Amino acid sequence: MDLFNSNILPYDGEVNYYGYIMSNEKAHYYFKKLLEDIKWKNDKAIICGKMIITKRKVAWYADKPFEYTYSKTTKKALPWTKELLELKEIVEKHTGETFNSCLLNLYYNGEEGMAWHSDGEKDLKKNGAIGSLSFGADRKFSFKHKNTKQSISIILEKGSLLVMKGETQTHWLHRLPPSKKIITPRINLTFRTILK
Ligand SMILES: O=C(O)CCC(=O)C(=O)O
Ligand SMILES: [Fe+2]
Repeated sequence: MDLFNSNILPYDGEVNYYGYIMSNEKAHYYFKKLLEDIKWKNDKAIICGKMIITKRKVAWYADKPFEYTYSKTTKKALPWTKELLELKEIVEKHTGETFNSCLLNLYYNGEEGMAWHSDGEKDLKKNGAIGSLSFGADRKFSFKHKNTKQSISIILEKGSLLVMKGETQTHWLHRLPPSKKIITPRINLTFRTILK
């Protein structure tokens, strides 16, 4: 477990940014492997009562073929790949937490992002840690407190790990803002614990 990381949130939750936890070469290797091997699909979401197909691609892997409801659509998990299991182990070692599932996002360029939300779905373990690994383009990531509206942003670098835990999802929203300057893809993996 790492001793040197501190909470980037001022109150009401805990978010630790570890920075890069693997070499550039390793991060590049995993980026290519994930791009090729993961069964990427366009995401369906229900937003303001309308079914939309996102440009962003997603995939969902887990210990068992869990069903998981996200943005009001239900998906069934695929079995772990070799690389995902390696990455899960790396994240578990760094955080001292365990995870049984992973949601993956592929953003083709900076026009694609993710709107304000919190990861508080009922299938998720309450206050469970979420370990977020990033590959490819460096992107800004922001938090906004639900009541005070205070916001905090950081850059998620390739090969980096961010962990959200405690009451973070209850009190804070997060998003991946779009950016016209980003013209290369990014892959993000969020390791989670699903109850079932
Ligand atoms: O791409 C990211 O860094 C964030 C993804 C995210 O917030 C999510 O999948 O819930
Ligand atoms: Fe999220």
